[in-house]
Amino acid sequence: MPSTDFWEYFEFNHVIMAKVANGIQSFVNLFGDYQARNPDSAARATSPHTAAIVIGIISCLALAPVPEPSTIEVLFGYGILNFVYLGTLLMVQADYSTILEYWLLPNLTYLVTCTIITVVGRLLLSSLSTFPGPKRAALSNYWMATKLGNGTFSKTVKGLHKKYNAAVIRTGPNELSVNDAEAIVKIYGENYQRGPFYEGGKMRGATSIRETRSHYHHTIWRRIWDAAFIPTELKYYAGETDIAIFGLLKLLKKQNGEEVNCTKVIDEFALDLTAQLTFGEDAGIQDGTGDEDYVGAIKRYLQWLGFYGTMRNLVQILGYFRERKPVNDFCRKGERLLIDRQKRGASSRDITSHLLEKDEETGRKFTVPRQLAANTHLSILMGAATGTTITQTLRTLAKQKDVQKKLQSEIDAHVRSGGDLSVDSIKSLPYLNGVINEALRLHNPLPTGVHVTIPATGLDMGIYKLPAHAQVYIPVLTIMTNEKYFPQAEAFIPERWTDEKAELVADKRAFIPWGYGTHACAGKQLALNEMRATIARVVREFEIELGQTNDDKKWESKWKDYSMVTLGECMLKFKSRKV
Ligand code: HEM
Repeated sequence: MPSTDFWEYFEFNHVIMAKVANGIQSFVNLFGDYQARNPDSAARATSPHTAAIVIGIISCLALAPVPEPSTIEVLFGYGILNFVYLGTLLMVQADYSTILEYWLLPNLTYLVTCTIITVVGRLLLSSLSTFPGPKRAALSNYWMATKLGNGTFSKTVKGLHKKYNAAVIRTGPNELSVNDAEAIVKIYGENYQRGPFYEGGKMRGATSIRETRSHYHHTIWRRIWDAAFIPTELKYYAGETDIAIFGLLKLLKKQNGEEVNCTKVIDEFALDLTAQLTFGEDAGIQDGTGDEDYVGAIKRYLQWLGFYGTMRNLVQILGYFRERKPVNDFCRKGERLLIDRQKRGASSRDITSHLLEKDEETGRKFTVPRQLAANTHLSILMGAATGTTITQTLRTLAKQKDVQKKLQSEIDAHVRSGGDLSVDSIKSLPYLNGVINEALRLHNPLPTGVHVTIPATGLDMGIYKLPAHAQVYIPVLTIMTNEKYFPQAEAFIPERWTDEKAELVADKRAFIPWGYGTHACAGKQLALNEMRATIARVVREFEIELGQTNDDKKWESKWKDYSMVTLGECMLKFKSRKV
């Protein structure tokens, strides 16, 4: 049994502790006498379990109005109170049966009480319980984490909107998915705070511009990022992009019309190109001089992020331990490129040269190395997103020969009339843009949706009201395949974006491939340039066909949405065209 010296060692106030100890001792004695005199009913009424239940109810009521209770603070408070209580019991020389009776079992009662109140609160009393959705989702974020962890989230949400036939469904204890174009401007146009969903995206303790929940930081960082995409810089990147595309065409020609795994080829091409644009030097993936596991590390990181990133409480606790392997592996690879880049100093012209600059208005910059690194990692991830969109477009063209032919005709005619295939020259080709818009609509690389927090006043949408502090998002895949906004929504019809079938875009507000509002994609123009140039040049050079081992079922099952899409094998043939 610890003595009072034990407490002095921890610099506790001995006198106060002794008084608390006396108090508990009297309570124990009193309770003992009481039990002796009233062995039956009274003992139940004043048992430590009753106290635990009362404390459980009080603590749940006290926490209920707090919008985002910090896991660490809650656990810390609970731990400290328990520590003091147990210590005091030990000081009054309580024996083990008393400790069991007055500490361990009441603690269990307390936890069971809190669990019951939480379950009842989430299922029946929450302001979100009027919205339909799976009960398991309402109970815990674990449901959402498993769906994001196994890459089926956006498709599941789409299925649920259909199943419940509802614009708003509940996908978490405090999460709502809103399949309503009317809501886009209201939710994303008001600069509401980003949801806690983004806390999981921290990389080695640092956030990139996409994950920061601070308006202050975002405004400064966004100005720094935007400077990387001014027209002169985009023109420079276009030149670098052309060089990379020529490399890709050479590689595809070498295959001589044989089947290739397009996902691998384009993933590697996109990573090399993105590293070139981000760090001024490619990642050496295609020529085998770089880290051959980099593409794999990106996929493993995204899968990790899908599950753990969604469990905010777990992420907050994990933050106190060594960083997880998938995060470390991914970050280290980018950091190596960043260190090389910094050694080259001002001689390199790339996105990082802008990220190293000061914000002109405030004079602030990314001073913390990990903050700079987190932002360059974002650039790499977004480059990978562009790659998956290109792969999915090429696959669609292989499947829809009529679309491929029509696109080839447009590009051939453009070249015949003296046009070249540079980014500037092709940017207004209507059918090419139609193809890319359809790819972004049906095969968006970020299909989940951007989470924001509804303010304390709630948000009245007329037929429904979004409750205060709820985390809401527009489900990108669901809304962009909603028949109400895009008739024949599941079909890939580029003509809906041209004059030919303009009636197939019933409400353009629902087209949100780049997000909306202050956090909308900063690299949109760069991504569009990359996609247009790659698709146009590949289609001009090759007939694209499905490979003999193409397997649609396998493709579908390997399509994963870990909040960013990763793809399985895509077996295609690229046969040189005679033009
Ligand atoms: C097809 C390709 C791409 C698509 C569909 C896309 C889409 C998006 C979307 C939807 C967002 C908002 C995400 C959110 O709020 O959570 C976003 C943010 C962002 N994107 Fe892209 N993106 C693409 C490519 C790129 C590229 C190539 C870059 C260049 C580095 C880039 C840079 C960024 C940045 C910096 C942000 C954060 C903006 C902010 O938080 O203010 N993106 N992107």
